[in-house]
Amino acid sequence: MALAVGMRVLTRSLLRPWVRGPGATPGRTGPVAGGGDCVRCFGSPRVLVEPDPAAGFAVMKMRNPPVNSLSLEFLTEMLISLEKLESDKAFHAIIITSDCPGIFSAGLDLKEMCGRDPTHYAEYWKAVQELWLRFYLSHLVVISAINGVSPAGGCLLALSSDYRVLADNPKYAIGLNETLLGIVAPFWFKDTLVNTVGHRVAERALQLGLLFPPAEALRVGMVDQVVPEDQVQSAARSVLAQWLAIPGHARQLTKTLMRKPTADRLLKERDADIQNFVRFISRDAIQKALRTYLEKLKQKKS
Ligand SMILES: CCCCC/C=C\C/C=C\CC/C=C/CC(=O)SCCNC(=O)CCNC(=O)[C@H](O)C(C)(C)COP(=O)(O)OP(=O)(O)OC[C@H]1O[C@@H](n2cnc3c(N)ncnc32)[C@H](O)[C@@H]1OP(=O)(O)O
Repeated sequence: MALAVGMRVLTRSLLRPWVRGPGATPGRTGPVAGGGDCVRCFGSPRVLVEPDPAAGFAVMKMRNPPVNSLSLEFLTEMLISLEKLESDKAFHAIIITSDCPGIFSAGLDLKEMCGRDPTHYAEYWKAVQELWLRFYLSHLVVISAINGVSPAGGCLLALSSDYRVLADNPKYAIGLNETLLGIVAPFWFKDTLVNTVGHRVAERALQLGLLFPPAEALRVGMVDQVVPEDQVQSAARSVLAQWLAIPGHARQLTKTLMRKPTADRLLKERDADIQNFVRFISRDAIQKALRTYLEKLKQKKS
């Protein structure tokens, strides 16, 4: 309910034409990060959408610095942008990438899961579920251009797309590292990973909280392509052409056929899953583990 209200407010206030570039003003064309001009970018403070309706796709850039952690507001803005693109017949695909150098996404925002009350945890988890369901089942082709590190929820986001291109940089590790934080990846994170890399690789990766560097990620099938860092966006665009050449209805029905059973598992137990999360995350021991982890991240700097 709160999420629905929040989304209505954000839709009204945030989804106006958005033009980027030094000195750019709304309604004008401006330069964009990848070069060229942004004809009609739109979006919200944390999500920049660069549409190319003539080519049938849009680039969705995450920009929630410093690390694109998936806060409630950020999740909500991503959902709204995705819904907007899905409801526009001009778009058949999106490329999701990051605007934060070296970071695709640091995953779920630990501050949303630490020191808050059960109502907040429930609202947050519902938004996490919603984002996954929307991306996982989107009728659009979703390509991840992974231009940075992507642990846990960042990895889940990438795994929810149809194809993953990862920049070849040893720092850009990807994986579900929840156990390293003393927490447990829920069953639908696990199912998404199993569907991608198979049971044995997933079991080992999940128990050990493995974060795979690019070559390893490619070897186990966690990503589909590893390319030099400066070619991530162009590689994602090239592969998109192949996906868009397939008759849309046939591809979409096939995607549904492959993914619906996994999504249905969560859809059938959504409320129970929220209650499980709230119970689990509220435990003193889990709260302590998360505080310690956040503290370690801070200490790493000093
Ligand atoms: C049997 C019962 C089962 C029941 C199960 C039921 C439910 C399941 C329960 C729980 C599941 C919950 C699932 C969670 C999935 C997640 O996504 S958890 C998040 C995991 N993410 C990480 O481990 C990444 C942590 N971050 C990093 O490793 C690094 O920050 C980085 C991404 C590699 C970047 O490094 P860099 O050096 O560039 O930056 P800093 O480390 O200095 O960070 C800058 C700044 O950002 C803060 N920060 C980093 N990550 C997060 C985050 N995920 N959330 C919030 N804040 C983050 C960091 O603390 C720094 O802050 P500052 O010191 O205030 O500047």
